This record gives sequence, structure tokens and C-alpha cells, in this order.
Amino acid sequence: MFIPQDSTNAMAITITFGANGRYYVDKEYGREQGASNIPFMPIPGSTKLSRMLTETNELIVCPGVYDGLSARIAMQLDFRALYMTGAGTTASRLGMADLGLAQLHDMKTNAEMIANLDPNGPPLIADMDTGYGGPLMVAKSVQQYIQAGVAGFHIEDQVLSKRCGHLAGKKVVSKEEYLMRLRAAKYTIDRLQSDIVLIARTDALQQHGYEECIDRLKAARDLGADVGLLEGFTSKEQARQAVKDLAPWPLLLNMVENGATPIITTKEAEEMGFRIMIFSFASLAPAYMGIKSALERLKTEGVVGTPEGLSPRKLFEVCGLSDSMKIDADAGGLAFSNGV
Ligand SMILES: C[C@](O)(C(=O)O)[C@H](CC(=O)O)C(=O)O
Repeated sequence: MFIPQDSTNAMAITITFGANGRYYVDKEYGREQGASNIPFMPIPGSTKLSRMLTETNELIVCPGVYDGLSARIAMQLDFRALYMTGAGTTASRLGMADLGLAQLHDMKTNAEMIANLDPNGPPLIADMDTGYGGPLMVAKSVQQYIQAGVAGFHIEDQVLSKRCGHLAGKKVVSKEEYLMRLRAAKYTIDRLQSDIVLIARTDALQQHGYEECIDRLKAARDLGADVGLLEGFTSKEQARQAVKDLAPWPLLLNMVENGATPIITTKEAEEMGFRIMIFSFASLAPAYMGIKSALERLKTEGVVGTPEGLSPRKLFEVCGLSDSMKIDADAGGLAFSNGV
């Protein structure tokens, strides 16, 4: 319940948290009724994500998105949280493979755009790879993610010239160096009094085996990481075991279909006790398939073959066309008074 302090006609309003991670001000006086004079401060994504983790036991399902359109589509479908994939960011912004080529600027600008599409939208977890350097770089990266409005991020123990967690030949830094990265991240979060969710990821499974991963994650947990991520489980039993070995610490599962891990559904992950599940390729793989087949058709038939009804307007609608028109009209603009 929120009572406006400065109003002579004080009235109570109710703020309700929806299952989709959004919140609504009391319908009668809320924004939806156009009462724009009610103090209304969007809750930061980091706070929303922290609350989902600490105040519920649900599995937070995050589709991987890599640009504005994929993020908008996930938001249109009311996903409660999103994941910005580094592999997708590297592919879409640089046209390159996930081999440690994307740097802080590429990642932060993409994350910032996605995280701010809708201030009342779902929180964004973003990939931070290795943190992009030594402790100073990690501190800078974390500060920039916080300022960008990112809700949570994962930082890993691969060497700087890293590669996708589902490729062979990965190498990790020593446990000491990994903990130094995490410490730099944690100190920055504390210094800035942020509640951004720190997710410690280890890629040590290939090189050092399961026990080393658990050892590294326990150390990460002990120095204050909020969530753990063991990358590239090779079996469902191993995934289940990790949840048990680290309980009650929350774990994130990265589900990359056709990667190192057998397919685990959201239902199975929930039963195993995972708290967050990301689907890194959820947008990238369908985009590849859809674009390729349309361009093949263009090549062979001379038309793209866009389904009837999928007009430019419909696509722009996904990207906030109506909201933009309303902003203009509310301000007295006439740009769209005759429609679009
Ligand atoms: C999670 C990940 O870091 C990502 O960029 O989405 C990648 C996904 C991938 O390339 O398969 C990873 O697992 O390393």
C-alpha cells in the first residue's frame, strides 16, 4: 500500500506484482486509467530479479535475445525475464563467432538498449564473459552493467581468449585468478550499493572435471556470488547432482540445444531445483532458419514470401509503434494525427 505524502486528498493505492515480473498500480487510479499525476517509479531490473530469486521458489525462464527485435518479441510474449546472449551479440553486432571477440563496449551497449526498452519490462540477465581483463577491467565492466540497468550478469573462469562454452578445447584460469575476478565484481557491487545479481560461472568441467567445478562454485558462493552456473553439463544426472551439492545456493542452467548438454525441459529443470534457466540460442537459431529460408526463396523464386498480414506496421507494432504515437500525441504533436 502506498499513501501519497504530499496530497491533501490522500488516497491509498495498491501496487500489484504480476507473475510476468511487471507491476501494476491500482487499476482505478493507475496509469492504465491515464492518471499520470500518480508518483510512479519503475522498479530497477536488478531489484525485480533479486525479488524473484529471494521471494519465490520459481524457475525463472529467460529466452536468449540478442537485439532489439528479439527482445521485443520475448516481451510481447510476457516472459518474466530475458537473457542477453554473448554468442548472439557477437553474431549480430560483429558477424563473428563466439570466440571472445566481443568486448565490453559491444556487450554493454547491446545490454543497455535491451534493458531500457521498457522501464517496466522484464529484468535482463546479460553475459559478461570473462569480465574482459584483470580486476580493474572487471570492476569497470560491472560498473557499466549496473549503470546500464542490467539486472544480473554472469562472469566466468575461461581464459581471455575464450570460446563458447559448448565447444571443445576450452581453457580456464586458475581458481585464484577466477576468485580475483569475482572479488573485483563483488566489491564493485558493494561499493555502488547495487543489488545486481552476480552469477558465478565455471567452465572448468572439460579441463578439470566435476569436483573442481563444485570446488570453484563453493568458493564463489562463499565470497558472495548470488547464483552459480556450471557450464556444459554432460548428463542430466550431473545437473541434478550439482543442484544437490550446492543447495540451497541457487543455480542457473544454460540450455543450449545440440550443445554439450542433453535436452532438459523447463519442467525437468524445475524438478531438479534450478532457479534460473537461460536458452542462449532461443532467438538466434530460429532467426538463422527464418532468414535463410526467406533469402533462399528470394534467390530461387524472386520473392521473399512474407506471409499475408505481416505488414511493416505489424512489425513496427512489436517495436512500440503505438506507444511512440501516444507519446507524440500526449505532447501535442501532430505527426501521427492522421494515423500511419
Ligand atoms: C551462454 C553463452 O555464453 C552465450 O553467449 O549465450 C554461450 C552460448 C553458446 O555459445 O552456446 C555459452 O554457453 O558459452
